[in-house]
Amino acid sequence: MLWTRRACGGAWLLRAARGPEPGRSASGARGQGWLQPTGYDTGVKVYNSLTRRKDPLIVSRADAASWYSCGPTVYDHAHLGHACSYVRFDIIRRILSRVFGCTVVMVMGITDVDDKIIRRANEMSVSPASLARLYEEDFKQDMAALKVLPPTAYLRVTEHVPQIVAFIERLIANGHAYCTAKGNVYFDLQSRGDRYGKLVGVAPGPVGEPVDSDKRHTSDFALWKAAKPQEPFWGSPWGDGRPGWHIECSTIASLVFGSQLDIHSGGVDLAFPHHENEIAQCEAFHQCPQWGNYFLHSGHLHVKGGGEKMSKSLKNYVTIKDFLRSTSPDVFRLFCLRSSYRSAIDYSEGALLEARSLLRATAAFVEDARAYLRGQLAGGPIQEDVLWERLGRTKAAVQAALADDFDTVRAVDAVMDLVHHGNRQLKAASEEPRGPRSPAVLGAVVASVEHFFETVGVSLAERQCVPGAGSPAALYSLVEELVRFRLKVRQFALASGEAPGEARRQRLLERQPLLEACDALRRDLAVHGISIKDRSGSSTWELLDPRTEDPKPRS
Ligand SMILES: Nc1ncnc2c1ncn2[C@@H]1O[C@H](COP(=O)(O)OP(=O)(O)OP(=O)(O)O)[C@@H](O)[C@H]1O
Ligand SMILES: [Zn+2]
Repeated sequence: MLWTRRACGGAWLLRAARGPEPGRSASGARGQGWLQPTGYDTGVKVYNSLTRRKDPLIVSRADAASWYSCGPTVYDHAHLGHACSYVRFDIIRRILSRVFGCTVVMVMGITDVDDKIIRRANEMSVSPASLARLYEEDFKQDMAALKVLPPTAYLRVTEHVPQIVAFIERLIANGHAYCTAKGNVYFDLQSRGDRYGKLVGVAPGPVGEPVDSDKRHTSDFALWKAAKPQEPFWGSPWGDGRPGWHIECSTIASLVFGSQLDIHSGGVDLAFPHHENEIAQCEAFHQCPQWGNYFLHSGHLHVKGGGEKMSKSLKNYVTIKDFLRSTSPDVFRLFCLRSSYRSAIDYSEGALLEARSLLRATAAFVEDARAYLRGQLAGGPIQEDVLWERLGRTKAAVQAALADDFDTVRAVDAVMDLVHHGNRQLKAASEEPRGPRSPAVLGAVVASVEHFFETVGVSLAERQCVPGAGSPAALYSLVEELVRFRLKVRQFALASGEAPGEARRQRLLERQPLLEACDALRRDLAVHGISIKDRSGSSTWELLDPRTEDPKPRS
């Protein structure tokens, strides 16, 4: 059953409603009557939490897909769990725009007033506003350090309280909310009937509600909380108070995008009740059958062994800052890429080391292939046809994987296969260093590998430290001179083998200390991130970010 109709000012295709999932209550509205949007078909099939299946991702416009991302509650340093969620969605955003030609307008709400903020501010004897500003800035710095693209706009809750009040007023006017004698306002869940529960499918029960609550029904949730002593508050038609959590995101998203939203994202813990309630609020406010079209949820970062979500309250977290002291953002990103954004992942040293060595292997291949192109790496013929064919197959496999719910695991595997194959060819060629060379195909492989990593935000080139403004270019020339001098010394020492008989042995003995000094210099410079590679007839060097390198020194 498919027919078109107008809703919320746009054209929709109404799909036949699906029955309840086995083991799920039929009381909720989960997945029922999802309306497939019309617009720009990105070519991606995305797992939509609203339908629990992969749906074609169709956004309103290719040049302005609307995406609302729940932002952080800013009361402490962000940890790797947060990093994991935002990096994974950053990867998806980059893929959407760079592979599937879809420009994203992303808005992120910053929760800068909340119980946790107030509690922490009281503990630290600072104002909630200044604490929130401090950690908001801190969060932004962490995201920048992780190379997460900033949203098109951040919107703070505290700067949109009048709009939140207006939103609540309309909900009351539409018969979906009520004010109590205590000055609280609640969303009236009963007013939604069986339309509540699109995401999770089960209406919330009375568990854990305080007996002295002034709600009509235990499942109703707060839109406006009456002011308590020592807490920040704003004036409203219902008295002084502050907004509830869910209403913030509904208001901010609606302010920017109106009654239709293409994509909504957050960690899986936000699906219920947060996103479920956002949907109820927005659809009641806009009086439309479907506000958000696609809900994307990222899996949690767990602490290995315990199976627990990394979280501040469980005190089992590693802050982003601490982590980045010893590991590069590229390694972390590759760690994220090697699992589906939807699945839970364990934070473990082993998995990070694997990501680190894959990155290192890729970079080493790119380096060697470049040296081959420059003629610094001896190499004979390459099986060009095989490599061209592999390259074409890899590109197609990457595209297909990314179109299948952003399957980065398959895409990375395909690229790594190409790297391994390219490496094997390079090695085989260097064992037989005569004959025609094949720089074009190896150049194409390098460009393609670099392009893939660049697309998903892993920059192989940034392993190389770019000199900062204060770092004199002369330092580079100096290292260049030093490496050239070392090469001369090394070649002089090695040339001793050409002398005849006893004289040769004598010379070798005499010059051995020179070779040792060259090796020692290579090791010593490695400590400073300067990596020298001795190749036949030449030496190359690069300045590496030590956080990407193996923790144990390479020989
Ligand atoms: N361990 C984790 N793994 C993946 N995502 C996480 C994890 N912890 C939080 N997130 C996600 O980070 C985003 C911001 O979360 P928020 O600021 O609400 O933190 P939080 O859930 O209160 O963190 P905590 O549980 O540590 O207090 C949300 O999308 C949330 O789902
Ligand atoms: Zn939210």
